[in-house]
Amino acid sequence: MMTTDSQDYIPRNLMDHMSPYFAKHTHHHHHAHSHGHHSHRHHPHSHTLHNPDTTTHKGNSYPTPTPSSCNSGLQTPVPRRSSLAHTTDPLPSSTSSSAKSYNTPPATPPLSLPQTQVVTPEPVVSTSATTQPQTAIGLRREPVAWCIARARIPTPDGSEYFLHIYENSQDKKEHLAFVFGDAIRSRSLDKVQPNETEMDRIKRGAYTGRLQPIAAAADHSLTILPLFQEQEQTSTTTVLTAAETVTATATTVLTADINTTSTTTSIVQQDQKEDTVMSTAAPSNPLVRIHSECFTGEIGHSARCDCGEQLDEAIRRMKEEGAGVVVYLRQEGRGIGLGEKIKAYNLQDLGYDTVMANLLLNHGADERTYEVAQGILEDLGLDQIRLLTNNPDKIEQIERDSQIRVVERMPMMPKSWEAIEQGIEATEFEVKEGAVENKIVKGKELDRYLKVKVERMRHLIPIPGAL
Ligand SMILES: Nc1nc2c(ncn2[C@@H]2O[C@H](COP(=O)(O)OP(=O)(O)OP(=O)(O)O)[C@@H](O)[C@H]2O)c(=O)[nH]1
Repeated sequence: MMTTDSQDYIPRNLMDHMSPYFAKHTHHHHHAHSHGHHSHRHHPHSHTLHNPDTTTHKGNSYPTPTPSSCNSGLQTPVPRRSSLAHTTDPLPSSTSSSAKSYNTPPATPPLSLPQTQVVTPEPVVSTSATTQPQTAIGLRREPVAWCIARARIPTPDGSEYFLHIYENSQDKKEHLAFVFGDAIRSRSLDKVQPNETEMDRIKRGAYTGRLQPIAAAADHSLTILPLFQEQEQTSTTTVLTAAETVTATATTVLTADINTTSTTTSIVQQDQKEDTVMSTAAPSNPLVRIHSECFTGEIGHSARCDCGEQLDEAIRRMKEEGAGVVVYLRQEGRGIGLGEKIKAYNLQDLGYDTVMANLLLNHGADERTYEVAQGILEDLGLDQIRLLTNNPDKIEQIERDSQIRVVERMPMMPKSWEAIEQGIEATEFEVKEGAVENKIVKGKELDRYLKVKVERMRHLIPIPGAL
């Protein structure tokens, strides 16, 4: 333990307030879980503080934010802790088949089934030549993440993507996938659930092509709905044609062994240009961004970080390529949550860097995990990806215990740093679509944040010479 001799940096009255706060959190509840189910895999050093300049925060002996204390941990591994510790419920045993709420893969019961009849699909085993069975190298046997719904999202430039909503076996959050291009399909979504009607599938988004308005909807007529709720338990595998659809669906129950992509085209109208055969082969080496939620950077116009800019840029590039996936993980604040990140910002205003602020709040520097992201990528049939990231830790974690391989890392250079490198003012930098109020995020606080990520979190971008 090292105490600093320059505590006067912080006003005395502030310290009086802060010390008990830090002391109170010395035995933060997350500690209790940190050696739990998953932490041994990802965070062997959870409690080890390697940086000699950092110290614990009992009483008044916490470090003073001097430039040296912020920078001396260059290339020093920083502690991380699993965000799974946030989960209050114990994880289900992998062999458990008890149908319990969010832990049960696709729990989207068909409309007229009794509530107790929850669907528990088997793990998806791909027949695609590009994907080996998951059991081949001792991987998980149960899906970690499954898509419960998907819908088309048109964007202002006329392009569109399909937003996929995922449930998972690890937490209760709705993680997302923005899927660009028609060729990337969710296996769990496409899988036919027992006794579901075509309307059930349409509501889930388990169709190909684009939906078209139907007459009953235009009339504001509700008559269509009872038709879909009424079901007959037949076992015929009726192939619907467009003309028959509306009347036929009332008594049609899709069975689990039909080829979904060829049968559910009734109300669904394929794009004219794709009239013939719809390719379902995933593009090779698609562009992928695994992005963690950042309310302040994405919604709040914050210039403390480049998160919003990174999300916009990832989306822009996928539109450009016509294919790709943004996996959007609800791991706000590198897994510590928005409330804690906001507290960290106050500490950062005192001079602590983004790593130190987390540690002072008794969190790991980065508490995120990527098993859900792995599950989503597996569900989308993507195992060879080009990953948009500067973060080597993300690459290591996404490949760990998985068939997923990052065949290429696509760097994400902050635009304000690109401007600096080009010797131009940030205001002159060519702003591509998506930038908040047509401005790129810039400023001293951003520079400092990005430098810390390079110096203490191993991020792989060059710091401009001018900084
Ligand atoms: N605790 C904390 N979290 C922050 C801060 N600034 C941004 N974040 C969070 O950091 C995360 C950024 O995640 P990503 O966009 O996936 O980026 P990354 O891991 O830095 O790596 P890249 O792939 O290179 O962008 C989000 O969850 C943000 O909410 C901060 O100062 N403190």
